[in-house]
Amino acid sequence: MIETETLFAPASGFGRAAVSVIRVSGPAAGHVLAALGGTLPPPRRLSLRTLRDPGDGTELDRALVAWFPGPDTYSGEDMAELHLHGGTAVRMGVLTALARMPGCRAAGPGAFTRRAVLNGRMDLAEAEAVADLIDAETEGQRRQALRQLDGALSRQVAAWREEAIDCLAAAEAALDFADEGDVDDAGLDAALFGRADALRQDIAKALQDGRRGERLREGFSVVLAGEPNAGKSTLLNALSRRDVAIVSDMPGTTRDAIEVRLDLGGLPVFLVDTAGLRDTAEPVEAEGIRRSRARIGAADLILALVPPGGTTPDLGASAIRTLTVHTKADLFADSLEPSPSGAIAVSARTGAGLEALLDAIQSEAQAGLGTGDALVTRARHRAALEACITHLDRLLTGEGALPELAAEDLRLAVRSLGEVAGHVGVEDVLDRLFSGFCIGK
Ligand SMILES: Nc1nc2c(c(=O)[nH]1)N(C=O)[C@@H](CNc1ccc(C(=O)N[C@@H](CCC(=O)O)C(=O)O)cc1)CN2
Ligand SMILES: Nc1nc2c(ncn2[C@@H]2O[C@H](COP(=O)(O)OP(=O)(O)OP(=O)(O)O)[C@@H](O)[C@H]2O)c(=O)[nH]1
Ligand SMILES: [Mg+2]
Repeated sequence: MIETETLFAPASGFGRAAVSVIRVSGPAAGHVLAALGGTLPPPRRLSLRTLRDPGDGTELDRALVAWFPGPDTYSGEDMAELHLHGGTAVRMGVLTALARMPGCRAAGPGAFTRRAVLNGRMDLAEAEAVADLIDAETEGQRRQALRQLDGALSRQVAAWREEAIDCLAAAEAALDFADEGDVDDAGLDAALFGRADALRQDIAKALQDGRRGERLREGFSVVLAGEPNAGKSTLLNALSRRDVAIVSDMPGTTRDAIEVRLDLGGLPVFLVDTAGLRDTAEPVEAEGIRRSRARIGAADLILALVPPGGTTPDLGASAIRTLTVHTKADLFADSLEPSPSGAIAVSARTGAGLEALLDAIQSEAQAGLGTGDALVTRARHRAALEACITHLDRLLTGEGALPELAAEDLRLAVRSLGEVAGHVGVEDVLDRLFSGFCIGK
């Protein structure tokens, strides 16, 4: 894959900072660096250069620059890095100079990683891991992304694909013998079906993971539900130690669902404050309550808040894990006593019970997200592996059917497995993946 355009982009964000990195990738990267810095520095060593606009010789910055000759680079192309002083004018001056250089173009989101994939430096699953690593907000998410970047998923799927290809080769060999008319392929069939069945079971086992890889990426959602004035917004603020939600003694204060993200022992948890549940004729509040019910229905855990003298919210018939939380415990001296129902009593005012509640949420998140390392981290991987199982199932239930059909089922199984690493359909997935990527990655 030889690209003619040279891409450049800020790699360290757009704000004010001590240092700001601009990356350049493509055939003109070396030329660009020499044109800005006077001479090309030795490969892969940060070197100090005065950068000048090649157009008019204006001094732009005194910067550290690095030269990475391809193909052993992140993108697989010639690359350069400019480590500038992190001000807006410096960055804009250099970006403007780059934009004027022949063959250079500003990179879109994920463009460097896209080239890395197209140049075979990493596969699609590893590129997804780069995106996940950048988005990782907790230790659990980081560990999972690093494992995938290291090829854990890619290697396992490659091994399955090898096995499927071997089975396919055996099926095709049987086909050739069948053409020659001297077949006794019953023995080969049994061996082939045995292998396909073992492969199917292996893949199915990896999929029986409670979706914990996907869930660790998405986060564990905890929805605060209760009647108006139950103390939901106050509790959200207290648990997150931030003043995010408006609190008032007027019932019906909260309308929009408000989310805060927490890191509980390395697990990503987001708390969602919702509008208090009641019958109302007020259309805006009614819309808020409709949204509350939608968030409650999609929750991993519901906190059912009950104020002193209040009632448990009507959550309908729900299979979602629910913890009952008695709020405003400071109003009743004895309400911090452990309640027989296992409910937790808290006071946002005094802070009593908050640690116990956070511990309870963390245990629920741990149970919900499961322990152990998941292989599958996206719905895309799951869909491809499930499709593979479907093709293997067709093969396995069609025992005794024509060898042509067996070979076709195996071909489709191989194809589905190839989707995970991007052997097939890579461009479509790249477009979707990189639309959510950072500029400069
Ligand atoms: N300044 C800077 N920091 C960075 C990056 C970068 O591109 N530039 N990275 C960008 O994401 C990450 C590091 N990842 C990288 C992965 C591979 C190569 C690379 O040049 N690989 C070559 C040579 C490997 C070697 O020196 O042993 C190769 O794989 O052939 C560079 C960075 C995070 N930090
Ligand atoms: N004494 C005491 N008052 C509290 C406590 N938590 C909340 N309140 C008060 O209860 C009232 C309602 O609190 P909010 O947090 O706005 O209640 P809400 O459940 O979000 O109400 P809606 O948004 O209307 O559904 C406010 O006046 C709070 O100050 C608490 O722990 N102790
Ligand atoms: Mg509220």
